[in-house]
Parts: sequence; C-alpha cells; structure tokens
Amino acid sequence: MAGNGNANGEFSFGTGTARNGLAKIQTHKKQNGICHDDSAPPVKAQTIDELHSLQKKRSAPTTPIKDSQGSFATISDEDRQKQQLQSISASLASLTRETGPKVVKGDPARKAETPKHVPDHHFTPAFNVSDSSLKFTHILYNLSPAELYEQAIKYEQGSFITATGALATLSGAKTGRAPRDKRVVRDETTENDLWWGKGSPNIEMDEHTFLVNRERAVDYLNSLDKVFVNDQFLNWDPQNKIRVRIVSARAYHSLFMHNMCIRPTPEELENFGTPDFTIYNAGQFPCNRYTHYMTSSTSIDINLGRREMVILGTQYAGEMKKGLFSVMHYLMPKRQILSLHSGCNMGKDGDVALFFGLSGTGKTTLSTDHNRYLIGDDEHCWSENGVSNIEGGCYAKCIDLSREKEPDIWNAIKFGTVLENVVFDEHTREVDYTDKSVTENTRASYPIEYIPNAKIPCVGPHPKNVILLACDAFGVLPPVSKLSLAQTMYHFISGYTALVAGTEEGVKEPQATFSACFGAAFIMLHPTKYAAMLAEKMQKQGATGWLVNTGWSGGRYGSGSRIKLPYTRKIIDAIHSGSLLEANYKKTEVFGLEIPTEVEGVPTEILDPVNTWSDKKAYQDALLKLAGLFKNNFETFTSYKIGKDNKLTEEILAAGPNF
Ligand SMILES: Nc1ncnc2c1ncn2[C@@H]1O[C@H](COP(=O)(O)OP(=O)(O)O)[C@@H](O)[C@H]1O
Ligand SMILES: C=C(OP(=O)(O)O)C(=O)O
Ligand SMILES: [Ca+2]
Ligand SMILES: [Mn+2]
Repeated sequence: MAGNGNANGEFSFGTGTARNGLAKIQTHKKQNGICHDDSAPPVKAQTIDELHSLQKKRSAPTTPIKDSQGSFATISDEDRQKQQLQSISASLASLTRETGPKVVKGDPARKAETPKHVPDHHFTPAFNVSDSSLKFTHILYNLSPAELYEQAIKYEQGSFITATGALATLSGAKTGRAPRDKRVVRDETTENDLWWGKGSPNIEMDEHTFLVNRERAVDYLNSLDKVFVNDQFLNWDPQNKIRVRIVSARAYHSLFMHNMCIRPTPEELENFGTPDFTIYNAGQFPCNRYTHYMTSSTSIDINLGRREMVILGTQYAGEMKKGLFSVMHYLMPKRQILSLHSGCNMGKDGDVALFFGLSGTGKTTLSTDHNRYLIGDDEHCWSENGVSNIEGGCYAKCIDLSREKEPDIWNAIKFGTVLENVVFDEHTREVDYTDKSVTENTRASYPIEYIPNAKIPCVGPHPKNVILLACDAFGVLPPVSKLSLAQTMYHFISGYTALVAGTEEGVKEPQATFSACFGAAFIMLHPTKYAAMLAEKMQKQGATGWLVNTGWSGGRYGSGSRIKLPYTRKIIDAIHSGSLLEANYKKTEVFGLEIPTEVEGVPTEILDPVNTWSDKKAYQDALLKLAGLFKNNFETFTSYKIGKDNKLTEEILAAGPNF
C-alpha cells in the first residue's frame, strides 16, 4: 500500500493504475496538509471510555409524585429511589434473620454503580451475622426488553435471537405446568373460603411449611449477584387493578412477565407503592424433599393470607402467569366479579364473545381474529361494567404454527417476544415450528399490542356470545351446537376436553378430561360458585351459549382427523354475525344438542358427526362411552345447588346426556 502514496502524502484514485493493479486513490490536497479519516466533525472525546460514555444518555427524568391533594409533592428523586429500594429490600428480607443482604439497584457488571462501602454504618462481624448479610444483592428493576435481551444472552445458556428478532429461551427440565406440585396454604380464612378435597386443585399446605419454602426461595435469590424485579399490574378494569411484584433470577422470567402482565407507565411505576401480591420465583433451585407436603423437587406454593407465591424447582414461566390467575380466581369473586379462563374479542359493532376452553382447545387461536378486536387470549373478568382482560400479553402455542393459518400470531413473533423451547437453524436462526425435539408445548409470549387489532385498553361491554370450546378426541361431539342456559351451565361445570400433549406434564396423547369451569387447575372456590355467577350474568345480558368441538371428526383420535381450522373459523364467524342464530336446527340423540343443518362455508355432512363415521356401530359405542364419562363426572355435583335458583339447578341436572 505504501507504494500508492506520493511524496505529498496525496493519493490518487482512478487517474491511473497502481503497481499492484488496483486503482490509485486520489484525495484533494488539504490546505493544512493533514489527512482526515472522513469529513464528519471529530468526536468530542479524548479516550475510548469517554467515547463510550457518550453512547448512552440518561432515561427521561422521573415526574414528580402528586400528593393526596393533587399537588406535586416535594419528594426528591433521591427519596423516591430510596423508598423504592426499601420496598424491594422488604420483599427480599429473610423472616428469620435480622440482617439481610444489602439491596442496591443496577447491574453488578457495571462496576461504577456498585457502592464502594456499606452505606449505613461500619460494623464488626459478630457471631449472629451471617456472610449473606455482608453481601450486596443487585436489583435489576423493570428492565426494558432490550436490556433483558442483553442479560439473557450474556448470562443464560440457551438464549438466542431468532431470525425475526424474538428471544429464544429454554425453560429447563420442565416444559409444562406441574399442577400436582401446586400447594395452597390452608389457614382459618381459606379453610372456609376455598374448595378443598376430592376434585379440587387446592392441595393443602400449612403456613409453617410455606414459610420454610419461602425462606428457601428468598435465601436462594439473595445468594445470587443479581435478581430481577418486575412491578406490574393485573386487570385492565381501572377499579379492580392488582399490583404485582415478581422477583426472579432469570432475564427470561422477567421478560416473560413484562409481556404477560400489564406494563405500568413511568408515572404509574413511581406511584406503585407496596405490591398487593408478590411472586418469589426461585425456579432453578429445588424444594427439599424432607420438607412436609413435598412430593417432588418442584413446589408452587400460594399463600393468600400473606399475598405471596413461591416457586421452587421449575423454570416453566407459565407457572407464574397461571399462579396469578389462581389468585384472581379468589380475589375477584370476593368483589362479585367473575374470573374466566377464556379468550375474548369484540366485533366492529361492539359485540363481545368469550371463548372458554382448556389448554389446546383454541382460545388463543380463535380469539386472535383479523376481523375482530382482540381483548385477550386467556384470562378475563366479567364485572357489572363488562369484561376486562387480566393480562397485558398473550401466550400462544407455536407447534406447527404457520403464517397462512395464523398470520397475526406469526407476525407477533418479533423483537420483544419470548419464544420458549423452540428449535431453530444454528446459522440462519430460522425457527422450525414443526420440531418437537425439546417439547410439544413450544410457546410464544408477546405483548398484546403486537396483535394489530388489539383493543387497548383491553376492556369491552357485556358478552353476547359465550362459546365453550372442547377438543373432543372421541369425534362424537358436533362441530357446533346451540345451547340452552341450562346446557351451557352443564357443559361449563363439566369442562370436558381431551387433554392434548404438552401443557401439562406427562400427557402424551389425548385423554378425556373434565375440568370444572374449563379451568379446575386454577379455580379456588367451589365450581358451582362460578357457575352461579355465570348463569346470572348470561341471563341478565341475554347471552347465547355455544358448544364448539375443535377436536376430531370422522372417527376418534387415531382414525378420524382434527376439524380443519378454516371450518372452525367459519363456524365462529357465523356465531359472531348472528346468522347461526337464524339457522334451522335439529336435536341430537343422547346429548340432546341443537345442531344447525347448514353453516356457510362448512361442508354440511360434517355438522352431524354420525355422517362422517364409516362404522356406525363404532360411532354409537363412542357416543355412549363419552356420555357415560360425562354422567360419572357430574355425579359429584348433583348434591350442589347452583345459586339461589332451585329450578335452574334442576334444569342443569337434566341438561346432561340421556341414554
Ligand atoms: N379446528 C381447530 N380449532 C382450533 N385450533 C385448532 C384447530 N385445529 C388445529 N388447531 C390448533 O390447536 C391449537 C389450539 O391451541 P390454542 O389456541 O393455543 O389453545 P388454548 O389457547 O385454548 O390453549 C393451535 O395450535 C391450533 O393451531
Ligand atoms: C399457559 C397455559 O394456557 P393455555 O394452554 O390455556 O394457553 C397453561 O395452561 O399453562
Ligand atoms: Ca392459549
Ligand atoms: Mn389458557
């Protein structure tokens, strides 16, 4: 290269050919004779460190807090930070030791932020002081998705950026929820309030054992260099908002909850105060099998009295979301608000539909509808004023996800989205959504506004249609039937579906299950309490109930096939538009379901399942088998009254299969 220069320090380009065959570089002769790298003004930095310090500017200053009179309080930024740290410090405090780790804000990797000395007073270690009280726990407080990406990629194995910008993560050994490892503290209050015993999801634990696990989680979290803290909200209904704090060890968990809960504005965060409920997620750390009530190394413990939840031995993020949902199933009915395991969307004319159903029945898929506003995909409240989403995000299954069939979910998988347990090309980072190598239960968690027609705020008027989704692996339930109120209640309390592989551990192929209120794993009170509220609301609002089978047709699982999604969508369209209400109906045998004779865009022969089975005897056997399972299951409920209405209770009992 030296050969290209000339005596004046000038280079020529294009005016001749240099000796090595390359064109000569030519620059204009500089007046002062100095050759600059480029024409931009020089950077105002003397050192590399100084240069780097220019890269990041401080976040917008926080706004003043208003006091009860509405005027701006004189609290300084420093005082506010102090209050916030005190609150977090209280959350992380040990219940058995007086001194705990010192809590400081910021990333320990950024040394400048680490205090050089213990701020309060100089102390001499004494026998009652443990090493843990001498260390700092760094708090990464409500980090942004970009910051959480950096944390995950730097420190958490199995974190990668996919071709569309999502954060691929691994949830570890557990890739689904562990309902058998969930425990609820039984104390004087919950003893009477909650549903205990046969069929109930609430497996009891005592207060003391809860505290043992809580201490285990808190000590684990405090043993780390840093923990993530999210302060967020649940429920878009402004009058019934719940403040939640999530303390976790992984950026994956923090980003997941950032997406799933409602994100506070900077002002809301400043006024956050003390949380109504706190999760301690120490999922990497197992519970202790010597601890009473523990039957595995996993424990998910809810203490309603303390307003706390502890997670040990599972990193599956869905436990946090569904754990909080359980809490809402206790808190909301206390306020006469019905909590619903359902998706929810709204048409252009304000017609709201609820989609009840167990995991894998299509709540997320069918509520995400390009022609309608999405209110939420999974957890809602129905109050005197209408519906509200509990969450701020969606949690979609990704197995076999396709751009054609589910374009809105496909497009939501971008920067900010957590993609759990998917398999991708090691070079291009293109995700293979058909790959089940890690699990069948691959998932995407994204903020609801990633769906283009999301309804923000996520609230709507009273529902017009209540759609019960069942994925029937027997292939005998019709693709759609119109229900009377009593039938709606019967099917709501039954909560039938075939559990498909994935979301719960150990389910390998579809199994008939009955899960009261389409969410027995999350309800806290007796199912008839929720059913009575639903009946009252549907009656008052004149809502219509529908049963939609998103499962098998033309034979049971193994011989028939799953009803095509485009057909189910046509059925749902006809419910929304009101046209299905106008159709002609006939009544089926055994289940006594009203089925339409025609639905636009759906082959008529599939509407009555008997038509699709080549072996009619096999159909009859399967039908009676399923009817028997329904009858057996409902026996536990026959001694309960639904609400104050004796007549409705009788009608509900009579609304089941007859054979
Ligand atoms: N006819 C159908 N209706 C609804 N979903 C279907 C249908 N056929 C296949 N599927 C698939 O079943 C899954 C339904 O899961 P999802 O919508 O996440 O259920 P949920 O939200 O109730 O857990 C999706 O992967 C979807 O693509
Ligand atoms: C996250 C869950 O929801 P769903 O499968 O209903 O979408 C779950 O049940 O763990
Ligand atoms: Ca879902
Ligand atoms: Mn769900």
